[in-house]
Amino acid sequence: MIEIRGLTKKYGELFAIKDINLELSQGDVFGFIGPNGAGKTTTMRILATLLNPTWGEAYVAGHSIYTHPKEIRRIIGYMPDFFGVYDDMKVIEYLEFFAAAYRIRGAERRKICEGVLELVDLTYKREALVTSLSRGMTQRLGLARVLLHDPQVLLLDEPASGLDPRARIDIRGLLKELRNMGKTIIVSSHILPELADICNKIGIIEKGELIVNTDVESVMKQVRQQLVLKIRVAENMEQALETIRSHALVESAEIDARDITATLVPEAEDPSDLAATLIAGGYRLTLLKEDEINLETAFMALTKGITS
Ligand SMILES: Nc1ncnc2c1ncn2[C@@H]1O[C@H](COP(=O)(O)OP(=O)(O)OP(=O)(O)O)[C@@H](O)[C@H]1O
Repeated sequence: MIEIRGLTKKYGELFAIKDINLELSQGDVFGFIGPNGAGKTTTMRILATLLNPTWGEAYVAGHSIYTHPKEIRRIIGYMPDFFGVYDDMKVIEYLEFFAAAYRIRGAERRKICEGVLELVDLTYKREALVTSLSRGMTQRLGLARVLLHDPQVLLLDEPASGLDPRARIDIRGLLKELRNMGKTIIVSSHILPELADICNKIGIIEKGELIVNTDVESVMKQVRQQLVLKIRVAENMEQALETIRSHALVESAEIDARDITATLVPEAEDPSDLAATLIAGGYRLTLLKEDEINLETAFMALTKGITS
């Protein structure tokens, strides 16, 4: 659905992006991660046919950005990181205005506008002025706007930036819904954890270069080669720690607040024998689970020595 080859954009001597290569299939959700100024917006604007590259190729659904920009615009929905809303316009009027720009007419226009409002959960704000919306609501309205013509490909530039945690979760939920609808999505962020659970592919861009471009599982594997467990017992924590440490499956263990964190030996895949040993030892085991991967650490590990 998206193919990028050797894409490069220079501003004078500065490489805004340099030799980017990327292939995405239909239904892929690509998390495009990088700090400010890394080149995310530049890449998206080129794909949206709003900016010409200095050299390189890019195709959306087989259409070249050079020769078929109109066809591309019909099948993409591009949500920039900042977009203006018109004063004195109600939410529904705003959507109808853009639907008209897409030449959607009459009863169909009304039906589509109501449909996207419903999808982004803003039906209750249909008569509100767009300027009265919170940032989170404005972002959802922006998403509604890019969905009006039912695009197959979505280019979303930092849709969750500047939002509070609640609103971020709302946006994530919405992205999951769009993913389930089979859309191909490129979504950028400067934070990896924000995207990891909605994307199947991850790209990390730094100073214009795509330094990591892989699927989410590989990201996780690269970061976590050993199983780490969180274990909690109702009493005798110190004693339990010793039992855990002496188990053949365990490489190291330590007390971490209320829990014991145990790193298993690299070949260990199944911790059930450790659980059985603890129970047989008379400990009341209240928790034993795989430790969640700290994605901030993942990001640092993946980009070690490359990012500044
Ligand atoms: N019109 C321009 N003229 C000169 N330099 C530019 C221009 N647009 C972007 N750049 C530079 O290109 C680089 C990449 O910018 P870009 O906006 O693509 O980054 P980004 O990853 O989207 O960052 P942000 O998260 O801040 O939006 C930056 O160094 C930026 O200063």
